[in-house]
Amino acid sequence: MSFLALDIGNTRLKWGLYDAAAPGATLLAHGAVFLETIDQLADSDWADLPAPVAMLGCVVAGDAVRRRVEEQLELWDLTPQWVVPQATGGGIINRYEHPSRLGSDRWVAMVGARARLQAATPEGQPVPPAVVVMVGTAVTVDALDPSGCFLGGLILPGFGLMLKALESGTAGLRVPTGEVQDFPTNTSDALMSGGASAIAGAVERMHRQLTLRCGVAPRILMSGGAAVKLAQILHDREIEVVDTLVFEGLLRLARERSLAVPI
Ligand SMILES: Nc1ncnc2c1ncn2[C@@H]1O[C@H](COP(=O)(O)OP(=O)(O)O)[C@@H](O)[C@H]1O
Ligand SMILES: CC(C)(COP(=O)(O)O)[C@@H](O)C(=O)NCCC(=O)O
Ligand SMILES: [K+]
Repeated sequence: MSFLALDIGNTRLKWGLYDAAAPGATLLAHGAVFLETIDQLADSDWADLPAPVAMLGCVVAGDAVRRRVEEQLELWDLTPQWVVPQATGGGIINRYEHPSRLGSDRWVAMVGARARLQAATPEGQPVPPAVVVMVGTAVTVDALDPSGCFLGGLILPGFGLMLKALESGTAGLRVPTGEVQDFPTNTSDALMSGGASAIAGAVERMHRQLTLRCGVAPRILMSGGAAVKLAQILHDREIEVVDTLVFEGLLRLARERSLAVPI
């Protein structure tokens, strides 16, 4: 009797099968597939899974992709449910001008971050502010204050998109993938380090802004396929890389919706 959490980004679909639809549930199985192969999920990765009785997902890859995934979900007897960001919910107050236009993955990651920080804060102590960073196809850098209010956030291109833009707009930047270096001495390393510095700069700047706003230094929680590339250059600040941040948000929201799963 299990619960399926789905996070569909613009590059990959991430799935996690849990033994219950509530925070603290045990991850039984998980995987990630590129969007090109989602039509095979029911015949491949999902074919031999114990059948989930409920699912909740976030999708930012468009309606066509969502429908293709719903076809794969017909493998099981469940109703697909998808998160739409609200003005309040999941322990978050959403200050976006149009709350539902916030990317559902950003919203869910913040719900997960807030749940994690609340769980780690002793009774009666203030929950710390947080910068929530998602490093996927795009990069998002979102600010949560100590009351759980999402103040706003940044969107910038991810590594792949930055490199693609530079490659397509120049004659001399078509080079193999490089490494992040402090003082790059070849084109490949210069490109990779430039991208990493752009993202790290956005994180550091948001960290500074939020410290000024709240008067206390925020925690930095980071997730997404390319988070590891960044963690290495942000080492002087305390970064927590949490691979399951979106799944944790989905578990919290699933409990709120009472997607009851017998254990
Ligand atoms: N197997 C891989 N090989 C190379 N890069 C990867 C791989 N998996 C993830 N990445 C990096 O992570 C990004 C995708 O991360 P992900 O969090 O799945 O993004 P999204 O949520 O936008 O689909 C890619 O753009 C790439 O930079
Ligand atoms: C910013 C995003 C493109 C990130 O997508 P991802 O990198 O996870 O594929 C996505 O969250 C999105 O489409 N957001 C909607 C616009 C907004 O959040 O303002
Ligand atoms: K994502």
